[in-house]
Amino acid sequence: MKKIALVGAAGNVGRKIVEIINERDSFPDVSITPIGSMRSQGEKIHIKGHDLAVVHIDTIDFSHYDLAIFAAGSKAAQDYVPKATQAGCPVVDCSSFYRMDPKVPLVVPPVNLKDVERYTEKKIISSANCIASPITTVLAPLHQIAPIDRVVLSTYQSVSGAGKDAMNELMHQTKAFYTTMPYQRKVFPKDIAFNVLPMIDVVHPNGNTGEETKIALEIKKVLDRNISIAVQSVRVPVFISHCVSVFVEFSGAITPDQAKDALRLSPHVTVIDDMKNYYSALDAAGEDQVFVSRLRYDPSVENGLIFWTASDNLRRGAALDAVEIAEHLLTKYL
Ligand SMILES: NC(=O)C1=CN([C@@H]2O[C@H](COP(=O)(O)OP(=O)(O)OC[C@H]3O[C@@H](n4cnc5c(N)ncnc54)[C@H](OP(=O)(O)O)[C@@H]3O)[C@@H](O)[C@H]2O)C=CC1
Ligand SMILES: N[C@@H](CC(=O)OP(=O)(O)O)C(=O)O
Repeated sequence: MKKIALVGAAGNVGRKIVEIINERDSFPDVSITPIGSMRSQGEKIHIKGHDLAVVHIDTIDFSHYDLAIFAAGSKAAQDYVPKATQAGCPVVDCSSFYRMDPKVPLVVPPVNLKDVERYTEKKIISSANCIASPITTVLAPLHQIAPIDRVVLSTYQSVSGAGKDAMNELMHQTKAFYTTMPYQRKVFPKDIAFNVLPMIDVVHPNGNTGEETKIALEIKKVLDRNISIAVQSVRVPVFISHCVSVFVEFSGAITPDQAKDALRLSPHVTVIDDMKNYYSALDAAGEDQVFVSRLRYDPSVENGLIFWTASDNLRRGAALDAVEIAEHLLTKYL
């Protein structure tokens, strides 16, 4: 029986990984160890019919595992992924820490699952950011029928993207607003309840944030380095699902109907035809698809389209990507 170490099992993405494994009955002959820090040590996680206690990472000998999935953030990835790989255990990492390393494949399963085969170089595979993954998923079929020159993205990112503490902050701040209970901000620099924050992550000297920079670089790495990309990332008071306004300029003519037909061929995308209807953040929550609506011509450029996407950020671009990569790696290579 193969063994998987799941690091960050009690976090937002870790719990979603477990939910998806239970739903899909992934890894039938595999045992899974939930792993965390001191904070979640001993917490029970229900995996494949058993309540398993979270084990402290410092007690783990990775040489006893066939695969590790890390959903624990960049710091834990920096500190512990090398311990796993040096012990011979390949890693699927959900953090941004290794994504731009040329020796690490950055995999968005609907687009470049075959790149998993390159895991041998460093024994690490990175999964992509929760905007980069769904946007690459919808751009890839379009890029095949009409090469893309430029993309402009305005994101509407839910608080679950910032982890479970951020979800608690939105919930408690919302309650405090109505009850006049005092509430101390911990995660976001300004109130997130009833507000919209046009900055996610640290700001670089060029004015772009870390989040905006990651999104652009990751889409280029997976899809095509020649595409020009501009991003504005915004945090909104929504618990789950990230939405994006997408403006795409193509090198040649493409009609909205051609674009919709190309997207319909993807099993990972759902497109709506009715121009009076749309998909909201809540419509996408709990779903595996990337939902596309309001697809139309951009009247301001020669070959442009505008559309709206909604996707569950804890699934596509996080837990679902990690599970699909792990399934592929285990069945084909381990
Ligand atoms: N949320 C999203 O939309 C997306 C998230 N990701 C990535 O997924 C990862 C997890 O994010 P998310 O689940 O939202 O974050 P959370 O804060 O909700 O969870 C993080 C988890 O990691 C564990 N952890 C942190 N540090 C350590 C450590 N040193 N050793 C062991 N366990 C540790 C925590 O355990 P404990 O509770 O014990 O502290 C916690 O269970 C991040 O790398 C993030 O970048 C990627 C794409 C999208
Ligand atoms: N930063 C994203 C979520 C995330 O964790 O992204 P990354 O894996 O690229 O750090 C958000 O806040 O919505």
